[in-house]
Amino acid sequence: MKIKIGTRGSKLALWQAHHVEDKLKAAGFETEIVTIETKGDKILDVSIAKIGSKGVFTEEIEEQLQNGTIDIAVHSAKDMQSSLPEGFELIAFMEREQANDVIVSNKKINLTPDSEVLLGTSSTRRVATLKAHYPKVKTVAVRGNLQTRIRKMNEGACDALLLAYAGVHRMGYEEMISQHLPLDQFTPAVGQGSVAIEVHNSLDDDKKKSLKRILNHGPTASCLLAERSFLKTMDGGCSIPVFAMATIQGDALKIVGGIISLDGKEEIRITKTGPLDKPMKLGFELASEVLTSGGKQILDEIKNQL
Ligand SMILES: NCc1[nH]cc(CCC(=O)O)c1CC(=O)O
Repeated sequence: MKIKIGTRGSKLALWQAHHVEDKLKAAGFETEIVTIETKGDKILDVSIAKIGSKGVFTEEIEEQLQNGTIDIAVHSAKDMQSSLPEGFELIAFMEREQANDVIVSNKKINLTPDSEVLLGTSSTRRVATLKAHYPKVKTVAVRGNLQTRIRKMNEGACDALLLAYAGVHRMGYEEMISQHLPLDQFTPAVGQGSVAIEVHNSLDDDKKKSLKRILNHGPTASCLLAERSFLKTMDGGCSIPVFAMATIQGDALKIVGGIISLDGKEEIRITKTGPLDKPMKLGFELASEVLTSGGKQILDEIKNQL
């Protein structure tokens, strides 16, 4: 049986697609990788928050899932909206890498509360978190794939980049990491570090089952279901600085999540634990508690500002 794997064309996306391909080949499948360019890849001079439309990195890929020219799509789980369009689903979440953020630089940069460096990032979550903990740091939006961002940094656009460890690791740039940021300060975006497999519901059920068996990592999936349920209930969209990370503790699921105001001055952060077999309930309860503990006001303020 042949599986056609759709992916964006960036090096990180292709690494992820090849990672999927390796697993499928090892299980005896034939594979083909189909590269698809999305709106988000084409528009590089505008921040994602300003492009505004949902699915800037997924629309063109979902068209091909729907008409069957590809069987599955491979995405960074973090890039996936909490509600997919009708007919699409994520059938597998692959084993998560370390989920933390890192500082990447060609200088030796180690953030302290007095650091006055210029950091490249386009993430509202990272900017707000920097304002909270490193108030003298300045930020500049640096967009594009990892290679482009590193090139811009080397050309002097910034002193360092603030990135997800997972992508840096996958691209083999670990020697450029000058600092690992702690998870309890820079709690990652929902899904950070995991790769998600998307299908359209027209895909053959037997194919779906085998793909899930080969590609899904149960513990990661439990965590991601909790985080994504949290995100969905927060109803924020990708440019809102919400964060959540679930981990498995024995036979329980623990999730830390919340929201931070754009100026970094107010943060709601709550930890909850629940049974492993009810991840979505836990994510929903966390979001409800965050919203009623002041998160709703922060969220409404941000929506007015953006
Ligand atoms: N925002 C883009 C994006 N989507 C996924 C990753 C990294 C890989 C991952 O988290 O799985 C990145 C880059 C980054 O945030 O540094």
